[in-house]
Amino acid sequence: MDTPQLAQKPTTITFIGAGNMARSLIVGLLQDQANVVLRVADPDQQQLDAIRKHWPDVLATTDNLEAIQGADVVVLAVKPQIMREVTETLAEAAQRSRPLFVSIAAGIREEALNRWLGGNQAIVRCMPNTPALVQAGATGLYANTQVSDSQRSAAESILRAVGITLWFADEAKLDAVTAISGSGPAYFFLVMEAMQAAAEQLGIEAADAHLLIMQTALGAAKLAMESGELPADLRQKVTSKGGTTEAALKVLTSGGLHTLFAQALQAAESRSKELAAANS
Ligand SMILES: NC(=O)c1ccc[n+]([C@@H]2O[C@H](COP(=O)([O-])OP(=O)(O)OC[C@H]3O[C@@H](n4cnc5c(N)ncnc54)[C@H](O)[C@@H]3O)[C@@H](O)[C@H]2O)c1
Ligand code: PRO
Repeated sequence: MDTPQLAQKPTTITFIGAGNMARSLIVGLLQDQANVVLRVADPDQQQLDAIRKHWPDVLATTDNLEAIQGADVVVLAVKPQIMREVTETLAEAAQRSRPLFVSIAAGIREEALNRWLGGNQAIVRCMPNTPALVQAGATGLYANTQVSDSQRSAAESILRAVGITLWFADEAKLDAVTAISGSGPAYFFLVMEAMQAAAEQLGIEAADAHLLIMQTALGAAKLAMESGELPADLRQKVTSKGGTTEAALKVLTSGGLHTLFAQALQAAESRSKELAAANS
C-alpha cells in the first residue's frame, strides 16, 4: 500500500508593488498551479482593485508591513527610485521574520538592498524582461551568500513561471544581462517599427505589413530556438547568391549594424552601472 503523502505547506509570496512586472509573475504562478499563497501591497487602489477583480484569492492591501507578515518570499517590484524608501520601512519587520527577498528592480545592487533592509538578509536580485507578460520572459538571477538552496529554488520557480531563467555567480554580470535581455525586447520592437515604415513605403497596407512582420519575427525566433542551428547558418539558408536577401543584408552590414549593436549594448551596460552607483 502506498504511504499517504503529507501535503506540502504552500509558500507565501508577497509582492511589494502591483504593477506590470508583478502582475505578470502572478499570472505565471497561477497558471503554473504553484503551491503558493499570494499577497500584494500597493498604495494605488486602482491596481489593487484590478488584482481583486481578476484574482479574488490574492490578498491585496495598501499596507506593506501587513503584507510581509509571515511571508516566505517578498518580491520587491517597485520602481528603482523608491526602492530605498520602501525597503527601509520594511527593515525592522524583516530583521525579525527573515524572508527571502527577490528584487526585480533594475540597477540596484544587493549590497544597497541589504543595507537598507538592516543587513544579513537573504537576497536574490534578478533582471526579467517584459515578454514575461506573455510567459516568454528571460531572467538573469544572482543570489547572495545568505540564500539557502531551498530559497534559491523558490526564487527560480517564481521567475521560471514566466519564462527561462539563468543564474550568474557574479552580480556585475547582471549589468550585461540588463543590456542584452532586459532592454533587448525594445531593440527587436525598434526593428519591427523600422520594417513597418519601410514596408508601407513599398506600398503595402499597414495592417498587412504588420501581420507579415509579426509572423516573420515569431517564425524567425521559433526557428532559431527549435532548429538547433546557429542564426548565422539560418541566415545563410535564406540568402541566395545574388538574390534579394543578399541585397538587403549588404545595406545593413555596410551601414554598420554590428558596430551599432556593440555600441548600443555597451551604452546600456554602462548606464546600468551608473544607475547602480547613483542608487547605492
Ligand atoms: N519594464 C521592464 O522592462 C522591466 C524589466 C526588468 C525589471 N523591471 C523592474 O521591475 C520593477 C517594476 O516595474 P514595472 O514596470 O512593473 O513598474 P510599474 O510602475 O508598473 O509598477 C510599480 C508599482 O509600484 C507601486 N508602488 C509605488 N509606491 C509603492 C510603495 N511605497 N509600496 C508598494 N508599491 C508601491 C506603484 O503603484 C506601481 O503599481 C522596476 O523596479 C523595474 O526596474 C522592469
Ligand atoms: N527596462 C529598464 C530600463 O530601461 C531596465 C531594463 C528594461 O532601464
